[in-house]
Amino acid sequence: MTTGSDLLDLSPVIPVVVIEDVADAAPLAEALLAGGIRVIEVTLRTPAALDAIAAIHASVPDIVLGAGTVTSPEQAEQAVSAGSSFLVTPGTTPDVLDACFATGLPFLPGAGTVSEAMRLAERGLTALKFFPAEAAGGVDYLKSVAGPLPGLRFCPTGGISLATAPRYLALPNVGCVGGSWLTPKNAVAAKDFGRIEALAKEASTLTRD
Ligand SMILES: O=C(O)C(=O)C[C@H](O)[C@H](O)COP(=O)(O)O
Repeated sequence: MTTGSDLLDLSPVIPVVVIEDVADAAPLAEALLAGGIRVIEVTLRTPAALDAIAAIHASVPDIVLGAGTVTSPEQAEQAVSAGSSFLVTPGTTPDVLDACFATGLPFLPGAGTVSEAMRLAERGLTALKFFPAEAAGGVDYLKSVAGPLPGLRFCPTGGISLATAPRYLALPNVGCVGGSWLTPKNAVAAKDFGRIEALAKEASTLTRD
């Protein structure tokens, strides 16, 4: 896996995960893998996130491990040091973009408008996170941009569920979707990894057109 475009082809869904307790990190990643999802995006939203990435890196080597919610150059560097093999940003600033390029890792930069997507395409980036997908226009928006931006593919994220994912995955300019529905907050808090495995199993049966 060397490019952002490769990231879009790993799985129909990239699970977006919030980890509060580092002890949950490895079992959660194992549950996703057992359910057939071989990628995980750990959001850098909690104090435990970097340790969680390090724990998954150390004990679940078969999952493709990334960091999400990268909003500063420092976070990009820290995520790489912790063991991430890809990065995802919710939106893109010039400094964050430079830092992501400097890591040498594949990344999905966030874009929510046509102008943002065009600026990223100018930098040679053709695989983008579309965030916040539902709030920013959803399936209709992505259909509309396919004409003027034919070279771009997206990972829409934000407000997507098992029920709505197929409508996104049917679009030719969508490679995969992102979502937190595979790892609900209450299931993680209850350490209900069986439920997470079951949700991953359902998600892994989604197909791309
Ligand atoms: O943290 C980030 O970097 C984000 O961009 C936000 C996440 O992608 C969404 O919170 C996931 O969306 P939900 O599936 O609606 O929960």
